[in-house]
Amino acid sequence: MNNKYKLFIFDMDGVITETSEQHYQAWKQLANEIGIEIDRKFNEKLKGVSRIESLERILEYANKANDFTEDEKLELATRKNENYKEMILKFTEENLFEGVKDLFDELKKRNIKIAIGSASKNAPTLVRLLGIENDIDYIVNPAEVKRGKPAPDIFLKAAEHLGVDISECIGVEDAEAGIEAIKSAGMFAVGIGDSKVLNKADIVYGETKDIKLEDLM
Ligand SMILES: O=P(O)(O)OC[C@H]1O[C@@H](O)[C@H](O)[C@@H](O)[C@@H]1O
Ligand SMILES: [Mg+2]
Repeated sequence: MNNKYKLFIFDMDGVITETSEQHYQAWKQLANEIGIEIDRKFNEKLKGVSRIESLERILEYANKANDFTEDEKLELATRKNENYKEMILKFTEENLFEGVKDLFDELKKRNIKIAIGSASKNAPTLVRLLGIENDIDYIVNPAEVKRGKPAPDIFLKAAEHLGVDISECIGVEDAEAGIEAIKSAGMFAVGIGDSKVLNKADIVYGETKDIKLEDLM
């Protein structure tokens, strides 16, 4: 079979596993510690966004952007991450979304490469805990790219590293910022979630397990 696509770049949080609750709880606790209240609606604005940018958004939301030095902000972001790590260290293969392993197997059968294009610096740890290390050809290190999502850098880095042409790449994302990143990279964008929210995606499925390769090839 002649495949149109040679590389799938998957976002991690919300696409292959559910960590948004843990991110939310960790931010909520940190925010509480500095007298800020956040809710789930606001949390939507943090999805796909880097750790330090998430903190900036929380501080801006509470009109406290100028209350902390850069060093203090780093300390707050680190504190949130320690909290978050404690929660995800309990993750096992059971936390992998339904259908992901089958999808990976199908992609491998078709000789299509698999990359993780996550904004998370915890991606290598999660990939190991989820037991999919051997399925992944490359994990983008977000610290090695200039700009986070919605800039295209993370997706472009995966294509460049694996030597695949942009026109042969598919990105899979659950966040608005992520879909924007895939589209600005010039790639085909698969959205996971609500089609009204992810209206810039080329195709949207409710859940990762709903992806049908026949639709895409
Ligand atoms: O703090 P981490 O694990 O490096 O993650 C950075 C970002 O990674 C994204 O995948 C999450 O959707 C964001 O919520 C998170 O802030
Ligand atoms: Mg995500």
